[in-house]
Amino acid sequence: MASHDGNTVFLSPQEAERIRNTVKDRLTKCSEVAGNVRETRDVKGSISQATGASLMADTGGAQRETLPALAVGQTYPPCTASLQDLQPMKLSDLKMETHHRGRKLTVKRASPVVVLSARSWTMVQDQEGGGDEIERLEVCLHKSRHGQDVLESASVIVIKEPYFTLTEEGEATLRIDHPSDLIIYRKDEISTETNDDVAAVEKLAKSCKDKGNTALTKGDLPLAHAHYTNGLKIARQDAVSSTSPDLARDLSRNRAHVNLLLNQLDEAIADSKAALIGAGDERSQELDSKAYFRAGCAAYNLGQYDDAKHFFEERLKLAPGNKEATIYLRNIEKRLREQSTGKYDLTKLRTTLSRARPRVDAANFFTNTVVKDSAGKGRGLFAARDIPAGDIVMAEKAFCTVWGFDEDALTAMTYDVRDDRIRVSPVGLTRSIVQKLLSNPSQIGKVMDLFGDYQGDNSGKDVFDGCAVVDTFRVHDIMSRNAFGPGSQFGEEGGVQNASTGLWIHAAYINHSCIANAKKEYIGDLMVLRAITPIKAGEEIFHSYDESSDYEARQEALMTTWGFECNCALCEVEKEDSPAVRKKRRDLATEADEFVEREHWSGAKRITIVKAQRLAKAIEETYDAKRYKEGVPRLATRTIQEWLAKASPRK
Ligand SMILES: C[S@@+](CC[C@H](N)C(=O)[O-])C[C@H]1O[C@@H](n2cnc3c(N)ncnc32)[C@H](O)[C@@H]1O
Repeated sequence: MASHDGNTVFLSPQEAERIRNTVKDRLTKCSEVAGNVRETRDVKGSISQATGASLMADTGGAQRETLPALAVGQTYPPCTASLQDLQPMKLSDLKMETHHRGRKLTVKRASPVVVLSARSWTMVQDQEGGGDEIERLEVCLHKSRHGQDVLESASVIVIKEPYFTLTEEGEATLRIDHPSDLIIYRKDEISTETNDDVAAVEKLAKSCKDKGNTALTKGDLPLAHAHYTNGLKIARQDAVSSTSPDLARDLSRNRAHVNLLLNQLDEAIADSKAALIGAGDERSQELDSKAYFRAGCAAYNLGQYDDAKHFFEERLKLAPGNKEATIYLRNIEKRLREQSTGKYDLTKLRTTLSRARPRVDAANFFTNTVVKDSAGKGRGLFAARDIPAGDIVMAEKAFCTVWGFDEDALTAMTYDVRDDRIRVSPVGLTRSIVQKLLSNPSQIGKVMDLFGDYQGDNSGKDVFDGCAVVDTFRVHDIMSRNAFGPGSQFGEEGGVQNASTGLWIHAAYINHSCIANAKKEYIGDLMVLRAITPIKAGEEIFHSYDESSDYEARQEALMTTWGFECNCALCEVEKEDSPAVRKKRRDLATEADEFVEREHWSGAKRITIVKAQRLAKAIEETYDAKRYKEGVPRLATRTIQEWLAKASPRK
């Protein structure tokens, strides 16, 4: 197991080798068995194996991982076929190391679930007539949805285009990487049988609504959603919708409420609109005003302030003087102002923050900037007008953040088979982004447009057969090249394992330069980027991805985390320094760091200040003035100069 300290994870060469070998051995075994017939498992033995492992996991036994190791880079696309176009198969049809394209497997859970930090697994049997066969099913990373373990909550499981492979220990397993490949049905969910008797069908839809309401009262939101969805499928059939149109509207209105609570905002808006009656009687107006309110809240949470304004205005028309709508409309005016002017009350925003409320209520401000191609760097962000130093270049609320103290936080050692590198990855962020996209398919395109090494099949479609499909591997790669850390704002403990991370989509277009013209700060999940030099219209905006003053350390970080070699003016000059000069500078910079840590600037004695001045001079002297011209920063002097500026401000 890796140990960690501060921002570094120490992996002994043996541990790194072990991780590499485990992954490589698995790949070799997989290729050896590819296409082989599956070996039958002993039913009783398999169930008792899973039961034992589940007990061990529950009691925090041997299987609990603190920093799990995951292999990445073995990509394959998610299933995009509709369920009815897939041909059924049985466990006995499975072939080793095979993606069963065009097939679907319907199974039921046959054992307790073994819940581990990065995955869950259980034993499954064919749903129909499958008493003799049993197989292992593993869900990697995306093992929970809406706070429930998907395998634990499932009774019947449909696996689209099942992938049958080996675990790292060499055991055969069905493996789910893309959550959209897994469809689960819970025991208490009723099926939508077809029936020609309209009255009977209507009764069925009503019972779905009642069951949904009961589940909602009990706080089981996913079950309430499933019941309303079943009810809607029936109530939207022509025979029912022509005789009882209000049934579908009621179901939609109720589902809109559940969707809002589940943060499924796209569907909350669609449901609210579908619930509108548009009649003039008092009851209809009351119901419509409710629907408009739900649509307004969902649009507001999506940052669609113009739409939200429309929905709340409609609510006010139907319910004049409504307090909630009035407050929302007042807030929308503020958001629209922030969006167009970039003027924020940052002091006030800061006062609203706490661990319990780490996100701010603020709009994005993008109008100063535009995304364009940047020679040799893919795309970049450019100034759309002159921006004076100190002004806000852009401000953006995170698309997704995972705070170090969140339950969703999960850090793993990832070994990427493509570049043979082991990294520490905030895989909890990938998981949260995927969940958010599945819940809000309208956002998929924006995230998938970001830069990532793996491009997937790029079909351009995100919703297939009414279901959102998200390629987990693409999201992982996008997260790796675009995520930033909002710092430890809420007293999070130090260390990479507890680091907070997030994705800011517009800011993700900003390229790196060691001589940056903009600097970011965070207020909760709001990233505020300010110009640190005047930026002319048309100029590219840069911030620094890594601020190490040491050339080698910076290049290594930029290559490992971001996959490029920086050739900004500073790197070009630093590259020419001799190894001896670089070493001397590095040693002096370390001395400066230690000095600053040891000596507080306030009340510093004259002799201490003189020491600092000498240290600053010694670092300065490692820079050749002929080559380090005006405008090329001497990064190693920064720490000590900042100390000196505070300790002797008159100097
Ligand atoms: C956060 S994204 C920036 C936007 C990206 N250029 C795009 O086309 O979407 C980070 C990626 O941009 C590229 N990049 C950023 N700064 C660069 C630089 N100074 N030189 C070369 N590539 C750079 C690298 O591929 C890096 O992994």
